[in-house]
Amino acid sequence: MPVKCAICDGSAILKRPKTGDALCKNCFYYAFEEEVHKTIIDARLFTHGETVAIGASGGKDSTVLAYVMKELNDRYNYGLDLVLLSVDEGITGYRDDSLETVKRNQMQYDLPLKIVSYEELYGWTMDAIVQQIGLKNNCTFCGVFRRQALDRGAMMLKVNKIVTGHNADDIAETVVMNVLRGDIGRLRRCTAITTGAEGSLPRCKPFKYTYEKEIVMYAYFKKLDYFSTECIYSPNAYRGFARAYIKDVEKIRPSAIIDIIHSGESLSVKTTVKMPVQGNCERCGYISSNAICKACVLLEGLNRGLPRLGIGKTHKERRKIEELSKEGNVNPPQSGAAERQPTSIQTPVLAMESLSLDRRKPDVSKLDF
Ligand SMILES: Nc1ncnc2c1ncn2[C@@H]1O[C@H](COP(=O)(O)OP(=O)(O)OP(=O)(O)O)[C@@H](O)[C@H]1O
Repeated sequence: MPVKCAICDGSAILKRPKTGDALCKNCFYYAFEEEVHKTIIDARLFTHGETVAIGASGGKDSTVLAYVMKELNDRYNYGLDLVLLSVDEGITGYRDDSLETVKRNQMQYDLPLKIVSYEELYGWTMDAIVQQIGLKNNCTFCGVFRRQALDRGAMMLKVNKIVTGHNADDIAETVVMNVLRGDIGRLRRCTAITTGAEGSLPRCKPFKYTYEKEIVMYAYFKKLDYFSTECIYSPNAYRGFARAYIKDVEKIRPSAIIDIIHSGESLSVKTTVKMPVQGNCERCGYISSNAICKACVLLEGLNRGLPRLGIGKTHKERRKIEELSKEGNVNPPQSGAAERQPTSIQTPVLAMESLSLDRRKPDVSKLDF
């Protein structure tokens, strides 16, 4: 006997991973979109008249985000000017192809698109960086540079906010990773729906409570045009373990993802725990909890032929680069430095993104519908 939709009594065609409800396609779309709308409203993410950059990688999360943001903006008259912002990391055979998807999305959704590249901002592509550092630590470079590149692109566009497609699975993984690392500073911040609000450019995650499986379902049934190949340089094993662990727990406790997020949100940190103090990088002016930001440390290493300079123990690497700076033994600013912001301009740095590098290709065939 055909299963009935729990909302409209029509024929159900899927079982929602988040609630277990059997739904028809249209009721699923409605439930999915309304939950994102509720998240946006409850957290007061936007103000009428703002310009919002959607971090668009061409992948499923940001493609669905762009589609849903446009839909909700029209339906509920948010009054936002939406723009797609892509970072070209310079990964041949991966990002060049996914950017083609973003360019098609630009036409399909009729949104402006801005692309910034590592090459123009830093003088290095990820292909060139991987040649120097190898596969093992390349995600560190990519994550740090991408976070800053998104900020820099957003500043060029003069937007008020950035939204990214980080979903509930990403956030739960980050909570687990931070618990396992004992990284209390990041643990405290990683469940925030908006980060960087204290600076000039807040970042928001409208999919904070949205399950990745449901994003894949939504993209699949809506036949959205997205790019689903895994990054060729993404051996982020640590996140992979957290992900596998959560998937295992989910088998016996389906609410595990939301439970982990709620646990992270409810933690209170002892006042005696030393938290990083946000300031600005002495070199480039971007927000940093150290005298010299991680992006500058990594870039300095690359430009000196010491690519491992920024990898490993933070205090050692910074001491080394501070010594080099004191000696006046510092490289000139890199390409793109001219448009870097003065120290008075604050740019948010989001801890979570640097940990959010390893996305596995979703496999629609394994979904429960
Ligand atoms: N190259 C990029 N350009 C612009 N935004 C990006 C880029 N890479 C990642 N982002 C933003 O950061 C979010 C999380 O990125 P992550 O690398 O974890 O990819 P993901 O979970 O596979 O997301 P997606 O499916 O959108 O690629 C993306 O949803 C997107 O909003």
